[in-house]
This record gives sequence, C-alpha cells and structure tokens, in this order.
Amino acid sequence: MTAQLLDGKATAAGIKAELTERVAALAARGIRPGLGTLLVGDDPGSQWYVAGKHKDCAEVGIASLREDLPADATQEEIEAAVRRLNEDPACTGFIVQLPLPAGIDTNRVLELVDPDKDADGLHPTNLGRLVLRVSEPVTSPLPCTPRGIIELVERHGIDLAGADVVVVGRGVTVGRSIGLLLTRREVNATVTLTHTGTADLAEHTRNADVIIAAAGVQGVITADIVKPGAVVVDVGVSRVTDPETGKSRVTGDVHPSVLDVAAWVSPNPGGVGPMTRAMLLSNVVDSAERAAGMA
Ligand SMILES: Nc1nc2c(c(=O)[nH]1)N[C@@H](CN(C=O)c1ccc(C(=O)N[C@@H](CCC(=O)O)C(=O)O)cc1)CN2
Repeated sequence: MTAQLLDGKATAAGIKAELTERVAALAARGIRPGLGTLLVGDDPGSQWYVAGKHKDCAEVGIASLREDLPADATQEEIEAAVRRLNEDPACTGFIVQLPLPAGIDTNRVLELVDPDKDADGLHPTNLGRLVLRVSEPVTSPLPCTPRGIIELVERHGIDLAGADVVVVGRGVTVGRSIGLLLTRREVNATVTLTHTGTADLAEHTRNADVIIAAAGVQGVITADIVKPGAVVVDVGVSRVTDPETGKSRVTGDVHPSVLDVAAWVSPNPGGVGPMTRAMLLSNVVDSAERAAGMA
C-alpha cells in the first residue's frame, strides 16, 4: 500500500469541535439551533442513521426533534409532518430520511420542505441557487455529502483548483449535485460526470486527478483504471455478507488494489459517511448564524 488515507472520522471530529464553539456563541445570544428528522417506517439502516443524527446534535449542543411515522403512513400524513416541521419555531432545519417507503412520491414530499429549513441542501430551490450563483458567496444550505467530500479532500491539504475530477454515478445526493460545488469559483475544478451510459469509463478515470466513486457497485474502481498518484474518494455503499463471519458489513466502490497506485484514498467506512453527518450539523449552524446576522 502506498496511498495515504483521507480520514473522515478524525476530520469530522475536528469539525464537530469547531461547531461546538459556534453553537456556544449562538447560545450566548439566546439562540439554540434545532435539527428535526422525519423518519417513515422501520428500516434498520435508516433508524440507525437517524439515531446517529440525534447523537451528533447532542454532542455539539444542537437541539433535536423527531417525527417518526409507521411504514404504512400515507402521502398526506407524511406531508402533514413536513408542514409541522416547517412551522415549528424550535426546528431551524430538518431532513426527511431517505428512502421513503415504496408508493410515496418522494419529490412531492421534498419540495414541500421550506427551502430555508432544508438541512440536506437538496431542495430544488437550493440546488437552483447553486446553479444561478456560481461566483457569489453561498447563502443557502449545501448538499451534505458533496460538501463533506470537498472538505475532506481540502482539509488534507489537497488543492482542487484546476484538477480534473471524474465523478462516477449520477444519483441526486452525490453525482448530480457535486459538480455544482466543484465548479464554483472558490473550488475551480473541472468535472466529468460518468454514469451507466458512459461508453468507456476507464478512458475517463485513467486521466483523472481525482475520482469520486458514487456508483454503488462494489469494487468497480480497480487499480488498472486509476492514474498513479490520483486522489480516490469512495462514496459507494454496498452491504455484503462476510463469508467467513456470516456478518453483514458495508463496503464501497473502490477495490483494495487501488491503495497500491493512488496517492490518497478515503476509507469506507470511515471516510465520506462521518463527513456527511458533520456537514448536516454545519448546515444547521450556518443557517442559524445567517438568521442571527452573524455570517
Ligand atoms: N435525507 C437523507 N437521507 C439519506 C442520506 C442523506 O444524506 N440525507 N444519506 C444516506 C444515509 N446517511 C444519512 O442519512 C448516512 C449513511 C452513512 C453514514 C455513515 O457514517 N456511514 C459509516 C458506516 C456505517 C455502517 O457501517 O453501516 C461510514 O461511512 O463510516 C452516515 C450517514 C441515505 N439516506
């Protein structure tokens, strides 16, 4: 192995320490940010992620509120819960935990979220603001995973300005939205978005300074399609059963062989996941500071 690790756990811990101080400064002015979560159903993964978000809030001093609905909740019941969170003054930002159960119109639910309370940064208005305001300072919530990836890379001293970045996967939470951040003037990277319709993935990745792998296909990024010295960020989440232990575990898009050619690789778990969680908290604190005229 030659690659160094982009340590998401340690970086997220540092960001949480900074947030704790910022939350204390807000408290000194009588302001307490509050993150709401809306969870529908009993998927164990989603329950675990939501519990993690409340734990993170407690760690940095953000209040947290929960709306939990059963798996058979109707579209109307879910939309009513979104309206409650929109109207609750104690909730300064909230997320709808994804995925929602089959049969629910997810886009309709997400579009109901008040854009100023959109802690995930995925509301069409907030994505639209990124499209329209490429050179101005951002004054709206940013998509958490893309923001987390950029923070992870830059906080390891890697400059993205002028870098050729290849993104693998066109999902909304990462692939489609990260280009909006990477091509902003303050980051200044050049982005190629590849997907299942790309004719020759390797031709793109072999020339990339940075690969952001968000395909959700276990081990799709192998050493032979990575340029020596590249930075490789693993966003993929595949759940596999270990044949030796019989236990289920998370694995990513990046094959272990990549550690022998790349300069930097993000571990998975322990890379982008903890950063996504930290960026959710950052969005909540940023919004509270903006509302208080502190940013
Ligand atoms: N409304 C949202 N829903 C979902 C999002 C999201 O950003 N907003 N992303 C995922 C789930 N997610 C947060 O909600 C999330 C997933 C994973 C992690 C994480 O820290 N993972 C660990 C590994 C955990 C394990 O072993 O199972 C890691 O990468 O180290 C954080 C957040 C879908 N839904």
